[in-house]
Amino acid sequence: MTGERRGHRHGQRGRRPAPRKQGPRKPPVHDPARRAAFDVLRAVSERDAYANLVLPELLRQRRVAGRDAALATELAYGTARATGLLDAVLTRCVDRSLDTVDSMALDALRIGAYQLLRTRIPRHAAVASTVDLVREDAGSRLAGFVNAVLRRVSEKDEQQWLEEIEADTASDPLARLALRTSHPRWIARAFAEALGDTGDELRAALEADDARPAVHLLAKPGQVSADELAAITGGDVAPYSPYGVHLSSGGGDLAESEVLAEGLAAVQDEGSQLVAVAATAAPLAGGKDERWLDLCAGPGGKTVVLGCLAQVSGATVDAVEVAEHRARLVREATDDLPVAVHVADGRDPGLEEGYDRILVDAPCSGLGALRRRPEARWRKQPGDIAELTQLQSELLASAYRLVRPGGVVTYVVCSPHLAETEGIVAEAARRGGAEVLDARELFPGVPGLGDGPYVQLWPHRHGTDAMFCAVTRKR
Ligand SMILES: C[S@@+](CC[C@H](N)C(=O)[O-])C[C@H]1O[C@@H](n2cnc3c(N)ncnc32)[C@H](O)[C@@H]1O
Repeated sequence: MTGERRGHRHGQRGRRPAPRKQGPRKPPVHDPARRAAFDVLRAVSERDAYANLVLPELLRQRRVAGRDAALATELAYGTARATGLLDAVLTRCVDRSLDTVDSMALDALRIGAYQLLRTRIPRHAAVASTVDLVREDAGSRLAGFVNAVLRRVSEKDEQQWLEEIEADTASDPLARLALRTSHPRWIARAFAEALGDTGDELRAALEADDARPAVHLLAKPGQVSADELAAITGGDVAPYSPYGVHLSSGGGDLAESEVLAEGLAAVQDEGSQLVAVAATAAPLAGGKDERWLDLCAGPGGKTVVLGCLAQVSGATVDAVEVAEHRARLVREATDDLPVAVHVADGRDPGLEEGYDRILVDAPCSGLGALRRRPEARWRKQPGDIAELTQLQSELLASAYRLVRPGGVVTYVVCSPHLAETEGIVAEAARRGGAEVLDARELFPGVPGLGDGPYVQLWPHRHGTDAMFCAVTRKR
């Protein structure tokens, strides 16, 4: 291709006056894939947007489909995930701190470097097409800078760069593994501590965490069976969740899927299904089983599972969510189910005590779902955890005030970080007058659950998000 032709076009563009810098930008038609990927990265940098929300919307609006959509996805998500490696390379190619580089130029350098190091796109095409993007948005001066830096990046391949960077971290195998699997070191360490392993299993966990996840569907209990849903969607019945279906080919255009539109199914990770089902199946000690509480409900994924199962068994669900807009999502997701939604702080929701079951799906770092948010790993900070653990403990304490003796409280976070998991539960249960049950018994047929009593799911073991689940019962 393309390398030659692009170079020619690029040369022509260079003689044009610099385009405007402000106002709504018309997407250029000559390279819709790279334009879309670059605009996604800009939205992430400028507006703290989520790449996985911005990209599909942008592809739809601009009618980018087929191979262009696939390339845009690869470049946007790949670049966002690999930011750590890309910045380590760029640091060696820019003669000043990356912090001082214009934010647009830095995004362009990243997407250019990604193409050079991680794709088979010819070197000239990778550089020229990136320079084109910068010229369109910011004119020739910045384009010249990006061109010069990318030429330096292109002098070595990924392996050679890795060896050079690793020479500086020779005595830190964890840093090297983190670099190769596109994780910040502190997150790799948190995984290692949760797994009790710094070798092959940690590598497998980090690699699985760096791969794009398959789409999982929930066949809403009582409305459609997993077998039926698999037949309708062409997917496979999930290995562990009785209500799960895995879509093989990335899910097709789910927005147009009739089963979703009709409300028979929802997109939901199999791990989320498993923990929600566990919350409804945990053994009570005596008494009725008819008042359930979902203390952190928004946007309502697990509330739907609770609501469907409550409908089947004759129970009702109170769903508490502190954020109004997220409470609205819960309402929309559960409007035909026996669910009452309350906008309130779960630490003191003002509801009558005596619940039989409570699910505390607490706000958390989300380290267990990094696969879904390509840029998230580079945004999170170790300091985020301490703030969250305080809130998690307070929400659990509230649940123990609201549950009846013999009732169960199931604590869930989408994170394997020990401070948010084991570090919370034992102490909160002791203070709340609850015993810790063996949660593994509520995950029948699921292998690799360790020694209990808690359950930690993992992408590399179970193909799910890294959900943590603890089941406790008030004495
Ligand atoms: C991990 S999410 C819950 C996910 C949800 N259970 C689902 O499956 O879709 C945690 C939720 O707790 C909410 N939250 C945060 N602080 C809260 C509080 N003090 N009381 C109640 N909800 C809170 C957040 O707004 C967020 O929607």
